[in-house]
Amino acid sequence: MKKYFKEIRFHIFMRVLCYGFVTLATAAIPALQKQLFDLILGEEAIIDSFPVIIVTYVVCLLSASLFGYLSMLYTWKASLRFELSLKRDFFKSVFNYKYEDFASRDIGEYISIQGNDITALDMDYLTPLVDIIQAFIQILIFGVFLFVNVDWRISTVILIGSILTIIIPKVTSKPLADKRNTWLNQMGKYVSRIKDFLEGFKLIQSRTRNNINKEHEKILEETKNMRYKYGKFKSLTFALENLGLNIVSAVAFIIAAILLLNGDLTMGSCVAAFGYINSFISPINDLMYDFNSVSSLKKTKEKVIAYLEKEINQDLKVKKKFNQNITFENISFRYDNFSLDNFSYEFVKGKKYALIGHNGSGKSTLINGLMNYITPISGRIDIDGENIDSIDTAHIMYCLNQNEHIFSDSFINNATVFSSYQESSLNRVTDNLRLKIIDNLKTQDNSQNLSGGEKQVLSIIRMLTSSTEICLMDEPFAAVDSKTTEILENMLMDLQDKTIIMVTHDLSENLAKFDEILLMEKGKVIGKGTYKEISEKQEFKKLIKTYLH
Ligand SMILES: Nc1ncnc2c1ncn2[C@@H]1O[C@H](COP(=O)(O)OP(=O)(O)OP(=O)(O)O)[C@@H](O)[C@H]1O
Repeated sequence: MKKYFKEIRFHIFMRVLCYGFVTLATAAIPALQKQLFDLILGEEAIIDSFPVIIVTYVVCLLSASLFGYLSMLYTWKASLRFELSLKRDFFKSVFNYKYEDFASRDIGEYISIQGNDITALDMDYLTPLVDIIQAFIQILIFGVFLFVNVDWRISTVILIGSILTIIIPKVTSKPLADKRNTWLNQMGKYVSRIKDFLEGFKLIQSRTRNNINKEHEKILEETKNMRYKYGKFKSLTFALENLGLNIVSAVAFIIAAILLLNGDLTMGSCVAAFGYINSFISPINDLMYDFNSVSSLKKTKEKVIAYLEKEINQDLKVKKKFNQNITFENISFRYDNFSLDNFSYEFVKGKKYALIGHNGSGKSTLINGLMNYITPISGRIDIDGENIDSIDTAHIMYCLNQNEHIFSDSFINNATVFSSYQESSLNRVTDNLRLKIIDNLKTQDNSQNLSGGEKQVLSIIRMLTSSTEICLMDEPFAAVDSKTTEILENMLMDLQDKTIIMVTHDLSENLAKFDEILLMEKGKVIGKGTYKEISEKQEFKKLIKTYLH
């Protein structure tokens, strides 16, 4: 967090400095009132001093307004910069996560941190933290003015009473922090749920609307309750702090009244005393609120820092050329209800591989393992003899997923991933393909509006534009019509330099285009070979049968 404070230290300094001037100007006002009253009620009214008092009074008020404005301006500048830096770094950091770490949390949580937690850190951590410095300066300035201008007995009561009330936030800060944290975590869950419902918008219709609404209301109510619990406790701490200070204020008021009655206090000192009681107590009130706010945000701060400082393996060697082979050596993956054990295989450069088998047999698991999206419990995967954990494969390997994401943007930004891949490469791909469908892809302003099949064609174009030598594809043609599939598949098979590993449910003679086919069942390879070899196996015949039924 230090880094973020460093970035805004000038703004914080200016803010505190300006506020110091505001405090000086405000602190001078009761002193001027005292002088005015004492002059009027004194034995010899010195008329010449009146204009000086009045001009100084007006100057003080104007200065307070001007520096108040400047202080606020710097508050905004500091806040915006702080929030911007945090949000920028948060995204940068998350974008560097390993997929497995990223996927361990719901997307709603990331959105909630960006939208709620970081904003809360700005409003309820940074601002109160600076307010604490400001309040100390105020207390110091008002304290000096109090002791100089007001009777020492009143000043002492105010000082001791105020110090005693500072104990209150010490007692309340921990439960307040817990309640706040529970509410912010619940907010993360709420955002995740909302995102889930909105993504499933097509499922919301007359028969389902009521029940989905009920589900929404359930979590909305839970979120409200947690926020209310936090708000209720916050109100209580606020009231307690206020009560403490009001008691101090009342005691000081009573002493001032007694001293005035006994003639131990001038009218001017009495007026100044009332002015300073409020001015001195107000920053103490702020101080208590700020202490509570800062400590209630401690856990949020730690949470955001944990996201920002997550260790990322940046020292991966960038591999730019694929030379020989991909080897799986006794690889095992395990989920709760699935395991893939001791898989060993060599995928050779330039060859085309098909992975076939029933749903849930482990085909995608193999691809995900090769992409390092999941970590095996044992074994190793190497590319050209280099372990995939130690290399950055983005230049040599691309994975086209089952539900490839299409950005809500143009064809060109989707195909080049915002100019990450060269436009010349895209042009080469589209020129070679000569598919009519491409004209339609190009005309859509928002590629998310494309049909399912069109999106898949766009995904294949994106993969080819990335120009990687290894192409992993998980059912790339599931929604593409047979004619377009044939054209694309033939084109892919003709790319001599590309190594292709494709998950497919197409068990037709199209499989003959592949050099090798791996037939999987329940996490095991139960057959492998050319189409000719595999089509004679009983297991393959059985698979075809089940597909036909
Ligand atoms: N993240 C996960 N957590 C728990 N189980 C998982 C996870 N990912 C996959 N599985 C399970 O592992 C098994 C293999 O899944 P995998 O996606 O590899 O199958 P597949 O052969 O590609 O299936 P399909 O043809 O339906 O795409 C499935 O039973 C699946 O439910």
